[in-house]
Amino acid sequence: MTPDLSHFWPEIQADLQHAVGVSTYEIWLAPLQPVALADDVLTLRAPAELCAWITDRFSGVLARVAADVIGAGITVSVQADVEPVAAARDARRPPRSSRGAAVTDDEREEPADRDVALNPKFSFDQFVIGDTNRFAHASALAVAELPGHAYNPLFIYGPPGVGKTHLLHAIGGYVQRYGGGLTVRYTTVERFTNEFVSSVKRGGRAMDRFKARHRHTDVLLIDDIQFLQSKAKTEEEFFHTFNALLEAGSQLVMTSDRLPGDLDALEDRLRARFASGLVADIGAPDVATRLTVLRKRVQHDSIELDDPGVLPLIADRVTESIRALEGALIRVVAFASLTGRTLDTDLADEVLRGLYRRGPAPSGPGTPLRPAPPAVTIGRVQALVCDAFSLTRDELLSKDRSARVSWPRQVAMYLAREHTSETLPAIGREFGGRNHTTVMHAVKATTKRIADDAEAYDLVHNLTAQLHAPDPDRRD
Ligand SMILES: Nc1ncnc2c1ncn2[C@@H]1O[C@H](COP(=O)(O)OP(=O)(O)OP(=O)(O)O)[C@@H](O)[C@H]1O
Repeated sequence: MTPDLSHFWPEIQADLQHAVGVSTYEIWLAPLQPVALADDVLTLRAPAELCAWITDRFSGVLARVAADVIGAGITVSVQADVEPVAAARDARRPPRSSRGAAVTDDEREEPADRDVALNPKFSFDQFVIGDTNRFAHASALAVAELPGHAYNPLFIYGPPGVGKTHLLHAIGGYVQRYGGGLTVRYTTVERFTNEFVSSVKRGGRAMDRFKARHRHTDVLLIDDIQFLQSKAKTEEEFFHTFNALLEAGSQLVMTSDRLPGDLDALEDRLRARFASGLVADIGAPDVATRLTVLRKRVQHDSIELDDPGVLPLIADRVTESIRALEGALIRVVAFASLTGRTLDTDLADEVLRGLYRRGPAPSGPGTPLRPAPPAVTIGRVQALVCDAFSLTRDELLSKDRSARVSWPRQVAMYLAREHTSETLPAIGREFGGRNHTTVMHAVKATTKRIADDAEAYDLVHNLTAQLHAPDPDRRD
């Protein structure tokens, strides 16, 4: 990445996320990788299967955000990731090293080898502290102030969307700024694995470079460690990297959706190593944190509310994560601006009704009793989908790949992902022991189909409404 591009990219990503909404961004735009910025063209690389869709649907917003961040006159070109970009470039131009010698295959840097930029918006300053994240925040700050000394390794765990990645970036940003030249690398386990596999394939010195890159780092930040499960060779390499770093006095920070002891597929020695430093948890945000996050976001984005009750209503409804909370606010604001309606509690109620589980029952005089919707569980999603498609549960969880069964299965995985707080691996397990990537694929496929096909949209919409329909027999 050119220095300019690495400077602009995090901002472009943040603006895109804001422009299209968090879930759309995560599904379609998060996989984009910046390749080059030259002659007023920003070149991005997208997974081959998403490229046409991204170009069709998101060219406008990509061009607008790029122009806002980099400057007027910038155009955006999205290329399919059919072959490694470095290899494609090098096929056109014979590679030379700086001394003029030909560069061999294993010396060439793959795009996957380059560092992931830290997001400057994920800073300690922007992190709202509450009862459920205070300990994790304090631990992260202590590590950032004294890397390699305070707590090593630091293992942060918690459910999706509660700020684990945010704290990881905050540590990285802090060390880059105040660490007196200490080196920081942020990566995800998925990326670590891809780099490892690609280095093994390239052979020669590529593997040495892979090792050096990870083992000669002062602070290594690794996201989503739960995905390290069941990848024996990568696990082995990770173990050695881990030991080498700790021996050299480097700091290691990891995040996971579960405790080290619950990473079932990992070898005992790795689980024990993960738990050997400090383990800090983050829980679902409490109501005070939720309200503060919303207030900060409204202030930051200069959003004008027509009714002071809107934020408490959103904070009351959306309880499970800050990501969902931010998504709900964006949805409400977008709805008001698209329809030209007043941004008040009636509108917020209408937009959020059926989409989110209700938070803790509001208290106080005059609060009307209303039937609470039953909790959305994977089991309920499966039962509902089986009912709607006249399938048995065994059929739904079977290996049958016919359209009669595979489409309902995708819908069920999509609903489970969108309406429960279960992780991808947990959902995969409940669907006949499938892999998390199968669930990810199902979510993407369903999202695409409901955008294209009105019948599919209506179906998913109706199922969603049924999932969140109040239970008339329950009062709490
Ligand atoms: N305490 C907080 N204060 C302000 N923003 C927060 C806080 N916690 C989370 N966020 C914001 O919520 C969003 C989701 O957070 P983040 O990506 O860190 O979650 P996560 O726990 O890593 O989720 P996942 O496990 O799905 O990766 C981000 O935009 C982040 O900035």
